[in-house]
Amino acid sequence: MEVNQPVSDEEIAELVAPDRDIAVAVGEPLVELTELTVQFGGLTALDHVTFDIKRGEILGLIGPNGAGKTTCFNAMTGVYKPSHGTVTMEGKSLVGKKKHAITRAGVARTFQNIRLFGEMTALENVVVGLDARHRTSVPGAIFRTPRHIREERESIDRGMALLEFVGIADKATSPSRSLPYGYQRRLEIARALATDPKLLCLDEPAAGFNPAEKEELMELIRQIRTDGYTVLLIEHDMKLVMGVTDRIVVLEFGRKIADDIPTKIQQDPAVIAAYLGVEDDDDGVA
Ligand SMILES: Nc1ncnc2c1ncn2[C@@H]1O[C@H](COP(=O)(O)OP(=O)(O)OP(=O)(O)O)[C@@H](O)[C@H]1O
Repeated sequence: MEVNQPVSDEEIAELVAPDRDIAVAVGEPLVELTELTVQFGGLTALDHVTFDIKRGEILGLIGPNGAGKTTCFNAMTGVYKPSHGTVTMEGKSLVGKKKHAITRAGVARTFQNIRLFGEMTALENVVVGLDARHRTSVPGAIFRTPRHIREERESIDRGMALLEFVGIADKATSPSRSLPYGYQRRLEIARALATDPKLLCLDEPAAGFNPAEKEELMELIRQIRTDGYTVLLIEHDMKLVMGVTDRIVVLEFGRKIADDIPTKIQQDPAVIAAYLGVEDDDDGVA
């Protein structure tokens, strides 16, 4: 793959977030979950959970282990079908849609366990995400029509801009499995952004990070929001969650127990009680 480095910050911003209102103010609800319920046999993993995600905000989704956070992501992204309730994006239902239709509707996610194509280079991993948006037919690709060549060029330019944006452009041509762990996490974010989502869901993106890497990640998440994306963040590290989110929804045993700004969440008796007895420092609310 021939690689062109974007030249300026403005060029990178335009390639990363085309046709996007940069720095949108927190606004009307983008995604609404109403009475969302997911059951596994006799276990109710998510129990009539209702909250919204507002356009332009960074919303934290927290709770002790097993509270239902990942189940909530999975129900939103088409992995699980809820047994009750609705999920809408800009008023349209996401329930029952296939995963690729949900991606097209504008929801992208990363996973707790990194899922990259290990043999592919970092750039190729991102270009795979970009290709989902292209319109070239198979004959177009085989005969290398002008449209195919143009789209391929655009993919590489935008892929490089995304790698630049997450800070790993220097590793564009390295196989993803050879990248340091922190780079792989950033690459996952770049690949999710490649689908041009309205909502980016990050599932424990700081897992395994040292304090310096966590600081850098906070900066990246803020930058992602500044570029006009809405972010839903599951994260156990309370310093990170409190430092980067606008609002936090707290789950316990599948139920929503709080929904407020970070400073209020820290003092909420129900939230403090939910975390009492949790030994891992990272899980403490304070
Ligand atoms: N596929 C599944 N089949 C059966 N039970 C499941 C499944 N996925 C999750 N659960 C159960 O649902 C509950 C909620 O799990 P979930 O993974 O959503 O919690 P979580 O808040 O993301 O936890 P953690 O912080 O540990 O990742 C748990 O009791 C879990 O064991």
